[in-house]
This record gives sequence, C-alpha cells and structure tokens, in this order.
Amino acid sequence: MAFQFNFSIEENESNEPDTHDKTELQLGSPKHEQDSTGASRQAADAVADCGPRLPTDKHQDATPKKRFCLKAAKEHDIPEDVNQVLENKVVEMVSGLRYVNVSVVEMTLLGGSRGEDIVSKSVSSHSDLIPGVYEGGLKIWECTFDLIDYFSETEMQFTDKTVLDLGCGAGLLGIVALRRKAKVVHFQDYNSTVIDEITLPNTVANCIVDGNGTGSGDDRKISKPPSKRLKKAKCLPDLLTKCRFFSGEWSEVSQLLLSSNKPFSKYDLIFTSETIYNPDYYSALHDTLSQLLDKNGRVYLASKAHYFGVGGGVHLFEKFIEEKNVFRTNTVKIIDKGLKRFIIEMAFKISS
Ligand SMILES: C[S@@+](CC[C@H](N)C(=O)[O-])C[C@H]1O[C@@H](n2cnc3c(N)ncnc32)[C@H](O)[C@@H]1O
Repeated sequence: MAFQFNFSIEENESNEPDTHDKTELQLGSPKHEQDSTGASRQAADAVADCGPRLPTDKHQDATPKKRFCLKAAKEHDIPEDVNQVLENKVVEMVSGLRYVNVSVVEMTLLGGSRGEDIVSKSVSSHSDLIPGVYEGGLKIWECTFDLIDYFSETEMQFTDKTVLDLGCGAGLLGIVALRRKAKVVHFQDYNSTVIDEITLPNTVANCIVDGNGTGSGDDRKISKPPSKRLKKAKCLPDLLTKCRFFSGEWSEVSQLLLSSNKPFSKYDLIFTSETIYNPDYYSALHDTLSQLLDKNGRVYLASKAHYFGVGGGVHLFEKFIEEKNVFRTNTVKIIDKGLKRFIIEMAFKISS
C-alpha cells in the first residue's frame, strides 16, 4: 500500500559538473530471487518491479582498464524542516521499514535535468551501473535483505554502536541499526542525488512519529504506512541527530571524515551490500574499511558470488583481501538460491 505526501517539489539547486568518464555497461533484466523469511520475500517482491538490472555476460572480461575521476566528498545537511525531504514522495513498506517509491522519484527527476542527472543517464544507457557516474544506489539490491535477515537471525546488537552504511543506497541497513538504538549512524553513497532523494527521505520516514505513535524509532515494526497527518509530523530529534549523510567516492569520503573538524570515532560496525561488483574499486574500498573501522570493529559485507559483466565477486574480493593481509574474513552465511549470495564478516588480523 502506498500513500503520497502532498507537497510541492523543491528545485534542486545543485548543478554539479559531471567530469567522469562514461563507460556504459549493457545490462540484462534479471528476476529477484529470495529464499529467506516471508518478510524478505515480501521485500523482494516489493522491489522486483523496479529492481536493478544486473549485468549480462557481454563484458565478462572486465579487467580494470579505466581510471575514473574521483567524485568529491560532501556532507549533506539535514533540513530543519524534515518534512521537506518527503515532499512529493510515495512511501511504501518493506521488511517493516518505510521507503520511498523509487519509480516516483525517478519520474520526478526525469522532469528536469538538474544536478547529476543520473536517472536520464541510466535510462539512456539501459544500465543501473555507469562506472564513475551512477553506481546503482537508487534501487534496493537484494543482498540488503540478506543482511537484514542476518541481523534478525543472529540478534545482532546495535545498542551504543557506531555504524556506517557504506554504499548505502536506500540506507535500510543503517536505518535498522538506528531503530535498534545505535549511538551513531552514518550513511554514504557515491551519488549525491541518492542521498538527497532516497537515503535521507527513507531515514526521515522511519524516524517520524505520527498520531498513532507509529514510527517511534524503536525496534517495533511499523504496522502501517503513516497517514497524511504526517504533514505535521516531527522527527524524533534524538534519532536524526545521530545521523550524518555523505556522498562521494570512498577514499574522498574517508579523507573528509578523518580530516573534518567534527569529532569522529571509528566505526564498530560497517555494513556494505552489493559494493564489490567492480574490481577497479577494491583498493579504495579496502583502504576505506581499514581507515574507518575501529580496531575491534566488524565489517559485514553482502555480495553475490559473481557480477557478470562487471567482473567482481566474492572470490576475487577475498583474494584481494588476503593479499593485502590486513583483514581476516569469515563467511557467516551462504544463500544458495539462484545466483549464490554470501555474507562475509571481516575483522582486523591484529586487534586489541
Ligand atoms: C549496487 S549499489 C548497492 C546499494 C545498496 N547497498 C543496496 O544493497 O541496495 C552499490 C553502492 O555502492 C556505492 N559505491 C560503489 N562504488 C563506489 C565508489 N567507488 N565510491 C563510493 N561509493 C561507491 C554506491 O554508492 C552504490 O550505492
């Protein structure tokens, strides 16, 4: 069930120059397959219509050949009037969480060529991944639901943890951590459009208190979408003040965090779903994880076995990690339905 917030749309003033190379991938249209709980099946169904187009075999030999400009890092402010970020959004439910309907956002963004213009670029290239331009964050990718299931199955503890949702897209992993009493939750996506139009609205939608007391930010499932009364709703201030939002390429974001005047403590938990598809990015990803993870922290990385067309996947990434000799890895879950998927736990080889 969907509902719409009745607001007018605000012009996005940013008009960032696109200096990136445009290597376009020809992608196919796979079906979502999900093997776990009812909630996840429901979740997968909910996103299937607008789900990511995964790569075909066409570019199987995807040895890194191109270097991309690094997209500068930027911190996104949370507007004082949080309702503003839900203007003209249609909010739906998935896995007990609120999320904004991506098709509606895409239609809205197609209406004008502002900012990164990732929707029209994605449409014209028939691709959900345009390296260095659009990295797929508008859609919810299925390993996100694998991690959400894993959190429940293992009763993962978030209380007082500092958490990073790296390559967050919709930000559902960070939102779960936030609702389960994490101390700090940071969200990062490559594209500023994704942060502004998807991640921030999703986070606000899950922090909102409505007239029925739903969405109160604790771990109770939100039983129904908020009503239009939410026009006057308020976000729980303590919840949103725990959050920070960043866009940009990983090493740039890492540098921004480490050099910022704002206090920064390394993360206890870093979640990252479907971010190892492109071997070109492994070095930046590895270094970011090693720079930002607390010495006793854990990374939970969810990935498909292999990303046809782009060339990355679990075994290639594990080999890379092994060679770097900084982290140990442990496969904590295998989802053996359709294209095999993995959840990998990473920790420093030398900790406390
Ligand atoms: C396929 S999307 C997955 C989105 C989300 N984690 C999910 O599971 O639905 C990959 C994400 O990784 C991030 N990403 C990929 N390569 C990146 C890079 N080199 N620098 C920064 N972010 C990157 C993008 O922001 C993008 O949202």
